[in-house]
Amino acid sequence: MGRTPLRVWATPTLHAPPRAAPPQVVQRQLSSEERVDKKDDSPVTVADYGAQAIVAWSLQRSDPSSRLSMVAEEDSAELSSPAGRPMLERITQLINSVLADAGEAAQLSPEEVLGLIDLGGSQGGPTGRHWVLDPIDGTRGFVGMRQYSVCLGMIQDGEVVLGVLGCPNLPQGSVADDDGGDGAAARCGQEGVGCLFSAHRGAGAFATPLWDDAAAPVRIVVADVADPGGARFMESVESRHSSHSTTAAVARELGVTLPPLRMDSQVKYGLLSRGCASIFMRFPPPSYREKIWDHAAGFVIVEEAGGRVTDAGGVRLDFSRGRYLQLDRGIIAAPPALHDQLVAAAAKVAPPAPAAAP
Ligand SMILES: Nc1ncnc2c1ncn2[C@@H]1O[C@H](COP(=O)(O)O)[C@@H](O)[C@H]1OP(=O)(O)O
Ligand SMILES: [Mg+2]
Repeated sequence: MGRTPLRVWATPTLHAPPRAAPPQVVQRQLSSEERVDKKDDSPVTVADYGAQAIVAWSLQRSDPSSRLSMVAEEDSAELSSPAGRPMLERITQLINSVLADAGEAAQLSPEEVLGLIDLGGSQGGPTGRHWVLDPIDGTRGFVGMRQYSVCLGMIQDGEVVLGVLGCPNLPQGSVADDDGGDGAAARCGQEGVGCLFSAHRGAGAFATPLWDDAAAPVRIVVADVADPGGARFMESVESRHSSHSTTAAVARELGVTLPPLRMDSQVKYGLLSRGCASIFMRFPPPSYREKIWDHAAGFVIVEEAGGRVTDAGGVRLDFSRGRYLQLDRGIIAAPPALHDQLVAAAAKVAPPAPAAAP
């Protein structure tokens, strides 16, 4: 993938002196002025805004002749008011230090940063090309010194055709039970931590160490597990994001005996694609609407690794309907041999709500 700004943003201090502002530095030193709580009570930080602006800058530069359509999580509303000015200036400073560290001559003004963030306001849709970005997926994990990922997908005529997941805190080898917890942050920047997953539709899924430009991508495939007794399932750390009691009931019904692996963000899709676990389940509160940037990159990577990603009713996710997914209950991802069994178990313990009377 070369030395893209996305990779530069994720470069850890251990391998490159901290002239730039990689996310580990931002994550470790995050002050209360560098995060705010959005209207939906979820946190957003200087890293979310900074990563969105720098990816937009990079995409725009890669194809200046075409109009960029980007469906991304953040907008500039919080930063545009006088109260948001100090945070905007801090974000601009971080971006400019990343650009300088990457050898780029460009330096951005705060107003240019606002414009770049707002490039993410596209509605997507069934035709044309749309980039889909979650600049920091799992912001609660980021703030809590756990896992998070930078997630970029590309939709072409309603189909996700490209996906990249940058996972700066994820070990490249096996992942133990405590890797989603506080232990992950203690290891970030260490040898063997930091993964980049990628997939191009029809060309397979690959993993590579995040900050080793010379490393060849390695093809990854989902685990060849058909027996639920040997399957490990993954879910959110945050029970407010996905019901732990529902996933436990589905796992019991299926005959899964291993305890869950709890991880923040789309790193779960990366781990599934790499065969580190065999099942991903997500059952958000019924009122929650899933956004396409929270799943697009992981979706194509899992499919290209040989897995299936559907809603709880077994219907393949559809990214052609704008900024939101329309789902039956939740999301289930697994190798084909387990997937049908999972959908059947979910139908038993978490059946769809009866249709409202006319
Ligand atoms: N109330 C909620 N219910 C379900 N998911 C949520 C809720 N609030 C935020 N999320 C999203 O859950 C995702 C993280 O999932 P996980 O807990 O598995 O890591 C994030 O994309 C996060 O959005 P955001 O990107 O705004 O932080
Ligand atoms: Mg997200």
